[in-house]
This record gives sequence, structure tokens and C-alpha cells, in this order.
Amino acid sequence: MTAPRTLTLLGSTGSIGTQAEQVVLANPEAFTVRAISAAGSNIPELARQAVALSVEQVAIASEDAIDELTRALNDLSGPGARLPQILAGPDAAVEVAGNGADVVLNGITGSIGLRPTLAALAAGSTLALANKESLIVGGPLVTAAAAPGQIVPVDSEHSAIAQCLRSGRSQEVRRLVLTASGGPFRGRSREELTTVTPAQALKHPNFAMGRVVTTNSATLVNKGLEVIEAHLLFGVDYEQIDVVVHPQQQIHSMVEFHDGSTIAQAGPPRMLVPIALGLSWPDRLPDIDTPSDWSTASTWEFHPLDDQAFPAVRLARQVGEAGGTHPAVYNAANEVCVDAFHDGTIGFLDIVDTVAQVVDAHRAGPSAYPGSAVAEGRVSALSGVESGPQGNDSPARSVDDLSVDVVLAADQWARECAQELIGQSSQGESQS
Ligand SMILES: NC(=O)C1=CN([C@@H]2O[C@H](COP(=O)(O)OP(=O)(O)OC[C@H]3O[C@@H](n4cnc5c(N)ncnc54)[C@H](OP(=O)(O)O)[C@@H]3O)[C@@H](O)[C@H]2O)C=CC1
Ligand SMILES: CC(=O)[C@@H](O)[C@H](O)COP(=O)(O)O
Ligand SMILES: [Mn+2]
Repeated sequence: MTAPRTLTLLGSTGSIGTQAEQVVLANPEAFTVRAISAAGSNIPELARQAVALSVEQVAIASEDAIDELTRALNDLSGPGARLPQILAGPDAAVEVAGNGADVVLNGITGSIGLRPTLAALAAGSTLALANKESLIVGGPLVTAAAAPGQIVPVDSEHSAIAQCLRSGRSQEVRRLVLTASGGPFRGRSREELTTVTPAQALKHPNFAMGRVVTTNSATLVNKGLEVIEAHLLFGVDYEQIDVVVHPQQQIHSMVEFHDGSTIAQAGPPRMLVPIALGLSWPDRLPDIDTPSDWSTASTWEFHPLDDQAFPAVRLARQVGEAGGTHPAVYNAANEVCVDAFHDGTIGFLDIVDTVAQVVDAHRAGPSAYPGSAVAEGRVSALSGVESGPQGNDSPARSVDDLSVDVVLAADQWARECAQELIGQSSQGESQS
């Protein structure tokens, strides 16, 4: 019998993290969890997981939550029990990501997951990657840091493609076809999207996921990010990556081969199989989920994407093709806009419109917004670079010039640029 794999679960309290816990508890002979990590906004849940999984380390981003976590662990463990080591602060997730576990699952949301992703790769762990943002913002930094096969995709579409490519005939691939649910607003025109609310945007047709990825599914930014993710993971050119709207999400994605054959991976729209495969790759564990039901009449539909109502995928292709810091700017501006949408500061259409403006400003350099903080260099001064996100006046650094600091400076610049645009538009509205 082989020894259980050691795991570190980053973002353990989230949608991906709790489903990973479910997989681990159902397969105790396959896995032991060494460490878990979260932001610290749900300490009772984190402490419960720490005890249920008997972990050695618990990491939280918020130092303010140390006392509450210590108390909760003491209460749950009982007198005399050995408590796990607690790590707290902005580097806590990076530290446990680098603890050398066999597999590190990155289920953190957002570009904050970049340094944990790099730490896991540097430690030689297999990276089960749900946190697509870290791959997208890091781009070639992440792919260059990974040995062949070291990143196992957990995102359902990319897990599907990896499964379709298991025969290893990548030279025969003609195109990748990513499926998209179309989100809760599928079929609406741009005009009809003007008044949709945050509560409506959070009603994903098939998946219960965190707030950011659910909102991104509604705007189709998620699919835009996934096109870039597919390019980076599988080395396929952008023009050979298609998106098709498939509302039932029973097919998770497909690979078309050069003889005209297409292999699709199917299953119910749930994340248990991609998560379990991420942890046990290349092996499949038995009885992880129930398969698609072929015994009753059902219809699977496929529709073209409406680029007019949902321009996020087109924009993502542009930033992906541009490379360098452009994908980081797209993602960071979107993270800010998602928060602003949920705060009620901007409308639904403003999310992608603002991201497009920030991307344009980044492409054009610091003079794009005369009189603004961006143009005056205040924003770039704040982010610790000389002028604009690239540290010079050119629109984008070459890939060779990328470093974690450059990417994170671009991310910070984009956040401040987006905040400024949001501020300008809400000021304009209050004056009118
Ligand atoms: N949910 C899904 O089905 C899918 C998700 N993904 C991707 O997986 C990732 C996670 O998504 P999801 O699980 O839905 O998100 P959730 O919002 O449900 O969970 C996010 C997790 O990240 C933690 N976290 C947030 N900030 C930090 C930080 N600074 N340091 C450490 N941990 C942090 C949260 O902790 P806390 O609870 O303390 O706030 C929480 O555990 C995203 O990148 C998403 O795009 C991809 C495909 C499917
Ligand atoms: C489950 C998963 O992988 C999500 O990223 C999913 O793709 C969301 O679906 P849509 O973005 O297509 O709505
Ligand atoms: Mn996905």
C-alpha cells in the first residue's frame, strides 16, 4: 500500500476548500492534510476544519484573528490536546504553501494567490490550481517556475481538457473548446443588462461558488480569464481556443483533433471530480460523484457567445495576446470593479466597461488620463514604480522583463486606476 499523499489546502474555508475537505475525509487512506489556510473571516469554520483534519499548521492572513483562532482551537480540541502551529499575517499562506507537501491546492480567490502559487512550485509540490488568477497575472513567471506536469488544473474546463489530452497526443490538437454556462443573464441584450442587481448576478445557474467567481461568470470575465488560463496551461494559440455557451454544463470542455474528431469530458456540473483529480492526479479515486444520467430524455444545447452584450472574452483575448502585465491589469481592475458593483457604487455594465478603460490606460501609458492621478504619476508613485505600471513610459514590458514585483506593481496600479475611474463616475452621477 502506498503512503497517503500529504496536502496543504489554501483557501480551505471557501467553496473549493470545503469540497476538498469532503474529498479528503471520504478518502482517509489516500490523503493526510498537513496545513490549511484562509483569510480569517470565518474562524469557527477554520478551527473546525483544523480539528477534523488534524492539521499541523493553520495559516490566516488576518493577524487580528489570532486570539479568536487560538480560543476556538482550544475549545474544540479539549484540554491537553496538542494545538496546530498558527501562522498569521500576509505571508502566512506563502509560508504554508512552501511547506513541501506532496500537493498544494490553491483555492484562494484573486491575485493575492500569486505568491503562494510560486512558493508551492518552488518547494517542488504538485500545484492543484483552482486559483486561476495567479496563473493569469503571473503568466510566464508561473509557467517557467513549473516543471512539466507540476501544475494540475482544478478549474472544471481545464481539468476537462487535461483529461481529454491524457493520451498525450498534443501535436494532433486543432483547437480547444471551452464551455460556458452563459451565467444568469444568458440571452439578455446589453440594454437589458443595465439594471441587473448584485443579488441577481449571484444566482449562478449551476454552481455554488464564491462571490468573485460567481460575479465573473455573470459578466463572462470568468470565461475571459479561462481563455488566458487555457493558453498558458496547454500552450495553444488564442485563435485555436473557442468558447461555446452550453447552459447545462454537462460537458466541461472539449478538444478537437486534426482528423476532425472531438473528445469531450462530461459529468454533472459539480466540482468534486476536478478537485479529487487535482489531489490524486494522474489516478482517479472511486465514487467521487454520480455520473451524468443517460436514462432519461434530456437536451444539451450549444449557442454562440454574444460578444456585444458580453465583451469580456474579446477583451481577455486582447490582453492575453498583448501579454506582459496586461492580463494582471485586466484581472486587478476586475477585482476592484466586482467589489464596487456589490457595494452599489457601479452598475453591472460598468464592471467590464471600467476594466476596458483601465486596460486602455495601461496600453496607452500614463498620459491617457490627463489631469488624473494616473497621469500625474501619483498612482505610480504610490505603487513604488517610477512612471506607470511598467516603470517606464512604454505601454508594456517585454515578457523577459517580468518579475513578481513588476506584476504586483501593475496589479496595484490597475486597482488604483479603477478606483479613480469609479470615483470619477460616481462623482459625475451625484452632480447630475
Ligand atoms: N468555487 C468553484 O466552484 C470554483 C472556483 N474556482 C476558483 O477557485 C478559487 C476559489 O474560489 P471559491 O472557493 O469559489 O472562493 P471562496 O470565496 O468561496 O473562497 C475563497 C477562499 O480564499 C480565502 N482567502 C481569501 N483571501 C485570502 C488570503 N489573503 N489569504 C489566504 N486565504 C484567503 C478565503 O478565506 P476566508 O473564508 O477566511 O475569507 C476562502 O477560504 C478562485 O480563484 C475561483 O476562481 C475555479 C473553478 C470553480
Ligand atoms: C465550475 C467552474 O469551473 C467555474 O469556473 C465555472 O466555469 C463557472 O461557469 P461559467 O463561468 O461558465 O458560468
Ligand atoms: Mn471554470
